[in-house]
Amino acid sequence: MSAHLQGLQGSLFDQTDDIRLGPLSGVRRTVLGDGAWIDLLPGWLHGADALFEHLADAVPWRAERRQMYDQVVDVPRLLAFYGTDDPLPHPVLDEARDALSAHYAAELGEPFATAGLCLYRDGRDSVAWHGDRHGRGASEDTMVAILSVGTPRDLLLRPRRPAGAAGRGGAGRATLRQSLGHGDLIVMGGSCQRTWEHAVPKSTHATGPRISIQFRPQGVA
Ligand SMILES: O=C(O)CCC(=O)C(=O)O
Ligand SMILES: [Fe+2]
Repeated sequence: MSAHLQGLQGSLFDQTDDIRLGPLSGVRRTVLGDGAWIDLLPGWLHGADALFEHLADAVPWRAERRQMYDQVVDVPRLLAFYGTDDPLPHPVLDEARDALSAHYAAELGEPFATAGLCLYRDGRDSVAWHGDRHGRGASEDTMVAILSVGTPRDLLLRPRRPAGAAGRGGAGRATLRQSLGHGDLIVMGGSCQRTWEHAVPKSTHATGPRISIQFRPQGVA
């Protein structure tokens, strides 16, 4: 190999090496009400574009189909799931999970265990209004920590409509809109999964792809 090529490989390697997390001390909390809160840390991960490229290639993305009323429809995003003992697709994600577990240990009382990944290929991909209520989040306070890489997309949050109430969610209270990409961290905590709901709406603007990495405690889904 020529010295020139070696030099080039060296610099590419440095770029990959420079995927790293900043300190979590800069996290800022917003209390939403009804026992729910969000923590935000823009740009927690440095080298987010390099991690995006790695995950886009290395993760075994699945297209899913779901029953919707009397039809089977495509889920409008690609998915991957890593259980407690599954090796994560990049070592920085192990670091992220461990750093989050340490930072929130006292408040959460258990570690973050699983990682769900979503790939939003473009503005047509989305996730509809929901809370992460398939598991314990339906009945207990918990946390879902989301690291975003790639092109920012808006995550919307609104209070959940009380059971039986008619009309749109939130009883007229404002919807929160948070742009997330390029290494940003959001943590939804407290009662957020049962008293609030969140969504990533479709975008009519031309938008590049985004990957969301969601860390959850065991049994939260
Ligand atoms: O893309 C995101 O950050 C949100 C994903 C989400 O809400 C979910 O998978 O439960
Ligand atoms: Fe969710």
